[in-house]
Amino acid sequence: MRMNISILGAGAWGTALACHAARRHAVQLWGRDAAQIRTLRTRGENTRYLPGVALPEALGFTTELNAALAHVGAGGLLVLAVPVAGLRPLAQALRAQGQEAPQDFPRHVLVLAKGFEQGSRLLPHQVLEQVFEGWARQPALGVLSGPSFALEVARGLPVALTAASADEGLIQATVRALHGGGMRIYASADLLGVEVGGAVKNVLAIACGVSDGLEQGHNARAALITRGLAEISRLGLAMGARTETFMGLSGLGDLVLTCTGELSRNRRVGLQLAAGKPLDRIVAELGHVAEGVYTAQTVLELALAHQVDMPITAAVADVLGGRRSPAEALRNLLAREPQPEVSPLGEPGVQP
Ligand SMILES: NC(=O)C1=CN([C@@H]2O[C@H](COP(=O)(O)OP(=O)(O)OC[C@H]3O[C@@H](n4cnc5c(N)ncnc54)[C@H](O)[C@@H]3O)[C@@H](O)[C@H]2O)C=CC1
Ligand SMILES: O=C(CO)COP(=O)(O)O
Repeated sequence: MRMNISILGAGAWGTALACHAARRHAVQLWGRDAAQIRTLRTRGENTRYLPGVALPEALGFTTELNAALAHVGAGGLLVLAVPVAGLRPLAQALRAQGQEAPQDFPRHVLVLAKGFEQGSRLLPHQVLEQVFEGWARQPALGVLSGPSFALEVARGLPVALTAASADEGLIQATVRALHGGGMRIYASADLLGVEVGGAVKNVLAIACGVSDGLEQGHNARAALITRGLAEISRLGLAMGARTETFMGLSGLGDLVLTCTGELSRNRRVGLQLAAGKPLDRIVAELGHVAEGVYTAQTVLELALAHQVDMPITAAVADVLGGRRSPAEALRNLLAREPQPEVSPLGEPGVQP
């Protein structure tokens, strides 16, 4: 059944998902930059964020939030595709717009951002809960996460994702909107676990980039991925997530993709740090958000607050904060005391 969908955020991921959804639904892509949206409309291509991909002719564009909201109405799907840092201001603007006709505000809001908000240390859905708290028309919230490079999705290549929400109606709306045409949507009720996996894997992808940039070999990369998964799981468990979530698409799946895939922006940051480039130059030249850069320190703070050991995350935070060189951080990791291979997922070789 055809749906009305608005995607807010015309970066790589918002544009890619809009390309996918517009093959079957009426989709509006909203961006805050009028000049950029004009280019999308006239050139039929997102030259800044997703070059080389022809946008579907049926895709609509707007810079007006109220138009994007009106397109969705109460019964469609509203998708937030801005980075974590942009979520709070966007949600506040949505709430302000929604005051005018609360009964028409979208019932289902799906978030795509992966990271923790700096300062508040909140996950994306928690930021939204805070903004919409006390409002008569609180929407049901969900997240979409998993291994998904925007460029591959835009080209229609196969992809499997996890939609997580406590609201069954939201999951059904997401499946209806996105499942099919090469995209598989798996449902999960563990919103927190799905978001923790998506946030922390970006930090670990920076670690893998550093290791590969320093030519430490495939063994080192596999070790970082495996011990990284243990770090994600330990933190998630301490925060109230379910351990099995981390073995799924939004945990192991996205971790492997981002730590090994050449398209990863976070991994690219690590490679360039290893080459000795200063972080501010890397970020300026990247042209896209690399959420791990902004989330690493917050993950470390959460690890301390929950008393969980996250040595790889600490090493990445040290390098990003300029406290250690990449080579020194790696030496420190290797020099740690020997320990049993304990993970919250169970000890290898030991019956749980
Ligand atoms: N690119 C990818 O393959 C995937 C990205 N993600 C996540 O999706 C989120 C967005 O990523 P991308 O689209 O790739 O980033 P991007 O860097 O390609 O584009 C970011 C977009 O957000 C806009 N933006 C930034 N701050 C904003 C604000 N305050 N208000 C409104 N718009 C704002 C920018 O103008 C730009 O259009 C990130 O959290 C990322 O981790 C998730 C899955 C896949
Ligand atoms: O989240 C992603 C793939 O699932 C994108 O990763 P990067 O932000 O590192 O490119």
